[in-house]
Amino acid sequence: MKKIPVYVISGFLGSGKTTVLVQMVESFKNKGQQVGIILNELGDENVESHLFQNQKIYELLNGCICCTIQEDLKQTLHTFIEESEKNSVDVLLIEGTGVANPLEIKDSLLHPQFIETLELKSMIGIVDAGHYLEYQSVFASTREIRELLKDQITSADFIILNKIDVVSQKEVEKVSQKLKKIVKPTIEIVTASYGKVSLEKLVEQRQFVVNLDGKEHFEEHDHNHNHKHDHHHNHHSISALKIEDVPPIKKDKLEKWLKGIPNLIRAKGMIREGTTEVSLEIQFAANHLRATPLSESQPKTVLILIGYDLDKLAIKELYDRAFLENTLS
Ligand SMILES: Nc1nc2c(ncn2[C@@H]2O[C@H](COP(=O)(O)OP(=O)(O)OP(=O)(O)O)[C@@H](O)[C@H]2O)c(=O)[nH]1
Repeated sequence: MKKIPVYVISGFLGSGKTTVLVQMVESFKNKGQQVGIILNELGDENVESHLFQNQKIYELLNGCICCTIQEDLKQTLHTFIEESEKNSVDVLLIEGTGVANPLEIKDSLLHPQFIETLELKSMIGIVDAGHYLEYQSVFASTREIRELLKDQITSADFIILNKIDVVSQKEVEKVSQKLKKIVKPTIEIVTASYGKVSLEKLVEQRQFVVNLDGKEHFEEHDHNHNHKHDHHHNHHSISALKIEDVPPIKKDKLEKWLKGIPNLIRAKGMIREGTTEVSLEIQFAANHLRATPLSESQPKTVLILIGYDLDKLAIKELYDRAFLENTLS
């Protein structure tokens, strides 16, 4: 039986994983290939599913594939495999949460129960060029975040240094040099804006199985056979908070509110700016808010906030002040 090729997309919160995923899906579709997608979200709701209309999506919500729902991932892979026979899926794309340790995803994929059906081709790691240095700084981030970033980078077979449009060439160079110091010399690093990388590069096979002594071994890129034992659960203080029924609010005011939340790294959701029926998709990453009108009005409004040591009470107080008093003024 022909194995289904699998690509894993990893990277820190807001680095551009979904942006790359959407492009990969489009490219495969243009080649007439059927794509299966597994999405993992930290909150209990995926606010980006409208990006993948007409695609078969399997969602793993409320966690991080990495630890709490690794069993769910295996379950999802089973369901995917069962259904793929009738859906004739050609390729599977998996996007982890921004705080997932991709080695845990790899671990599930390489489990004997899937090895005959799925073929892990490449672990694609995405790095935010605009924020890498800040996340590495002992002053501006936490040890957990630095360790997580390192795990994400060192487990990638191919690295996209994304968001180069927001930094100088000099900074891109600096980040590149830093990355080269922690990855193997064979790992290719490409720079990109909005994840624009050719499909050829993205789909290149970078994981290899060779048959030695009748057993399967992973060569070259499986540089951490013991990762199960030294995996630190190093993202415990990163959590997601969901707010539903968000009253209409102006974009500027929302941005100001988000910027004022201590330790917030990422936010996304759907809101209404005014009393119109137009829904806006909200993306807050790198301290910058983007609001995109959606073609179809969504019945609900929701905000997902992701950060470390988020103080619910303080956020509630700020929320009440920003949203409930003079909301549209
Ligand atoms: N300026 C700039 N913005 C980008 C680039 N790539 C992505 N973005 C924007 O950054 C925000 C986050 O991008 P996503 O692709 O959703 O990031 P992600 O890694 O999937 O985010 P999480 O899943 O929440 O961790 C969105 O508003 C994107 O449009 C880029 O190269 N340059």
